[in-house]
Order: sequence, then C-alpha cells, then structure tokens
Amino acid sequence: SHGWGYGPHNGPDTWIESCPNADGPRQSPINIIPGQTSFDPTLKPLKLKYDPSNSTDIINNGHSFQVSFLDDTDSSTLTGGPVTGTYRLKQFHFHWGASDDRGSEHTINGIKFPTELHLVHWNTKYPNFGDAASKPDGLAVVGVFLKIGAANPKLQKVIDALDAIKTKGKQTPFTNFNCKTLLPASLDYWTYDGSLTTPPLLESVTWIVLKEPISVSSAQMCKFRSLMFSGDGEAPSCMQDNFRPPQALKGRVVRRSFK
Ligand SMILES: COc1ccc(N2C[C@H](O)c3cc(S(N)(=O)=O)sc3S2(=O)=O)cc1
Ligand SMILES: [Zn+2]
Repeated sequence: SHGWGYGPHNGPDTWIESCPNADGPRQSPINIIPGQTSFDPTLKPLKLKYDPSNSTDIINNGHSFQVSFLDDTDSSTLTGGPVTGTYRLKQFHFHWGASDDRGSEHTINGIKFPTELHLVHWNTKYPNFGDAASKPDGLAVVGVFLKIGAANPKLQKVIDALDAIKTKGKQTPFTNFNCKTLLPASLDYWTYDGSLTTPPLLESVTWIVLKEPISVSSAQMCKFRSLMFSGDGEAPSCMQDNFRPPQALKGRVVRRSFK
C-alpha cells in the first residue's frame, strides 16, 4: 500500500507530493551550526518532570517505535526553557540509520549521530494533543543525540521490549518507565521554531535539542535495526534509515541556552 515512508518510492523527497508543508518556512530537522547560533541570556533552564507511572505501552507504528504516556494530568511535563506554560509528555520515539554513521535527524556541523531520541510534548493551553498539533506553539519536542559508546543500561528495558513489537502494528504494555534516565547530565540546549519531521510535517514544534549526547552501543543499535517497517504477511523490510535529512533554515535563528 502507498503511504509515506523512508524507501526510494515513498521517502522524504516524495513527501511534497501529498504534504505541501514539506517546503514550508519552518521545516525540521535542520543542521545546527553552533558558531552561527546566538546565546540568549533570557532563556530559562529547561524543567522536565517525568512520572514513571504514566508510561503505558510501546508500539511499532511502521515508521519507528514509540512509548506512549498517559497525558490526562500534569504529572509528566516540560516547563521553562524557551516555552511559556506547561507542555505534557505524550510519547517518545527514535530515528536511526542502517549503520552507525547515520541515523539522527538534526546534525551538528553536518555530523550525523547513529540515532536521535524525540520526547514529544503538547501545550496544555489547548484542549488536547490533536488540537495542539495544528498550532504554531502547540508542540515541544526535546531531541537527544545518542553516540556510540558503552552499552546504555537505561536503554535496556526499551531494547528488551522490541522483540514483542517486531512488525508494524504490534504493541505491548510498557509500564513504570522513567524517561529521566534517558537524559544527559546537562540540559544545555539549542532551540528553534520547526515542524514534525514526518508527515503531516505540521509547523507546530518548538524544538529543544540537547547539546550533550547519551551513549548507546553498536550491539544495542543492532536491536533497533531488527525491527520491521512491514507488518506480518507483508514483504519484509527492516526498520532503518527512518530519518528525514536536514531542511533549509529559511532565515530562522537558532538560539542557545549556554555561553
Ligand atoms: C494531528 O496530526 C498529527 C500530529 C502528530 C502526529 N504524530 C506522529 C508523527 O509521526 C510525529 C513525528 C514527530 S517528530 N519526529 O518528533 O517530529 S512527533 C509526531 S506525533 O506523535 O505528534 C501525527 C498526526
Ligand atoms: Zn521524531
């Protein structure tokens, strides 16, 4: 079946055909050139409060795998940083490559990381996620780079769940997960106005990209690559290279929270 994806016939360069946002003024991801960002002393420290009891399940949605959270209260929130108000955690997911030399969506001076974590939050000034997703200040996504190093024990619970969601549409309970364990020691960040990096490419995301990566081992990356884009009974296709390349900055300024 058609539908967008990351292959030669339905990948990022074809998305413009069904998604006019694709060449909009605030598309994501971008290449971050640290020397061209501007330190903004008025930026507040990022405040991330995550309640492990909010995690519900982990699902293979055919584009990535995502861990979903109960978002009916303010128990897992993003406040401070570049945003005003309270944003609730909805889900997190990753993007990765077919090999360790690529996989992240944002790049730093053109450098690609093997994978990038996205923690997706929505602005509680709107009644629900779906409504927020269509507003210019509706979503805030925290991006965390992962670099190859020692195996990351904090990822193991996620990795161990992947066997149960190998193919598209599979999901399994995933409770008591503390997202805080996936954050680096420093919450220094770059921020800019952007979009979802997948269709519908809505220009509703305040991006908050952390400067400090966390670690992941090559063996753990292999586990990500063992997932399938395809569903049971479909022609098998490995879930890898599920990243959109950097998009034009179009005059946007990237601010940083650190000197
Ligand atoms: C209302 O229409 C919709 C609004 C949002 C979504 N989502 C699915 C997207 O794949 C997607 C991509 C995100 S990323 N890579 O962090 O930029 S975040 C995100 S989502 O979970 O918000 C779907 C439909
Ligand atoms: Zn993402």
